[in-house]
Amino acid sequence: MKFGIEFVPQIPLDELVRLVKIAEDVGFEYAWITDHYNNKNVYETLALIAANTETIKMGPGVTNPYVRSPAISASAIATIDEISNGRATFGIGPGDKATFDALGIAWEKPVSTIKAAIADITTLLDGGKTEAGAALGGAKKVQDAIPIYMGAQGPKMLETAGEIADGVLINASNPKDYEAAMPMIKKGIGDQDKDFDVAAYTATSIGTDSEAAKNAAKIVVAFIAAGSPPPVIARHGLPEGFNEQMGEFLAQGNFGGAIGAVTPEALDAFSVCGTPDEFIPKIEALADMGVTQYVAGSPVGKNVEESIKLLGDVIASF
Ligand SMILES: C[C@H](OP(=O)(O)OC[C@@H](O)[C@@H](O)[C@@H](O)Cn1c2nc(=O)[nH]c(=O)c-2cc2ccc(O)cc21)C(=O)N[C@@H](CCC(=O)N[C@@H](CCC(=O)O)C(=O)O)C(=O)O
Repeated sequence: MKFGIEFVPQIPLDELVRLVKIAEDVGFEYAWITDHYNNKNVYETLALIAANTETIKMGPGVTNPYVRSPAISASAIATIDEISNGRATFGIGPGDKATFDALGIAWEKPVSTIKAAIADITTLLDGGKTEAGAALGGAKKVQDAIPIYMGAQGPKMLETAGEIADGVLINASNPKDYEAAMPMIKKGIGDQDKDFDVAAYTATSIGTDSEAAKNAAKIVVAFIAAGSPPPVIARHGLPEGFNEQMGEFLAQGNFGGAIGAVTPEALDAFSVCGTPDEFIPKIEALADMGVTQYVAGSPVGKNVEESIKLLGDVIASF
């Protein structure tokens, strides 16, 4: 099992880099940085990580093909690969509707848009020219190929990830999600002979106090639930409309209401939380479903530094 960790670049960047270095020291292999226009810039954050770490790989987890053209993304990730001496990885997903509404960007044909973007980014990183005539000059990757991961949850997006990517980052924390996802991923992989990394991009909250760790996960679970399509809500046996209910609370800014409505079943559906001893069987259950990378997603825990070190103990037992 590989281990990754997600950081949302909204804390002071010197603190974020300090935490990434601790994660690197305790055995994490990947640092994934989220990309939302209203947070700090993903690539400047990645550049700081690249310049201040030795072994951990780093990349957007995940960017999207709408806010930057493929050529800008290719140049950015090639530059991160140069700064990190070949440790860049690249995560791209369809983005989320709230972002594009706020930016006045039409969110159209996400599957074909991602396919076209990944094709162009691959061409550019390989030194080629796109149909539109773009070609990279100064920014050149160090690695033979920068691994491309897709952020995906829907059936078509999962199949597309299997078909064209090196891995998938699935915003899901429960074995049922991977049981459902694997057939679509395998359908996309088809008879390709390639390594494929199935990364469980979970909402993680670990601590020595189980209840406190679970409470720290609730607000993140509310956001994930709100962004989950109805089939995912049904899969976990949650009440129909639970996603809309969460969405309404969050849209009103009623975070207390959202947190209060997160049930133990919703916590189990959309997060991995508790003490280190509670974590190991949960990660093993994900591995049994084909997960090959566990990504500790926000909030990681009440005290992030302490939680990263506790996760180091969990990593040591795999
Ligand atoms: C678009 C959506 O795909 P989805 O994979 O479910 O999207 C949900 C999330 O993955 C998506 O919002 C991500 O960008 C969210 N996301 C992040 N989104 C961000 O904006 N920033 C982040 O940092 C971020 C991190 C992240 C990490 C992991 C992860 O799994 C997701 C993450 C969907 O509805 N897909 C369906 C329908 C696809 C569709 O639209 N099909 C149409 C069009 C087909 C075409 O496009 O050609 C059709 O069939 O007609 C499907 O996959 O079946």
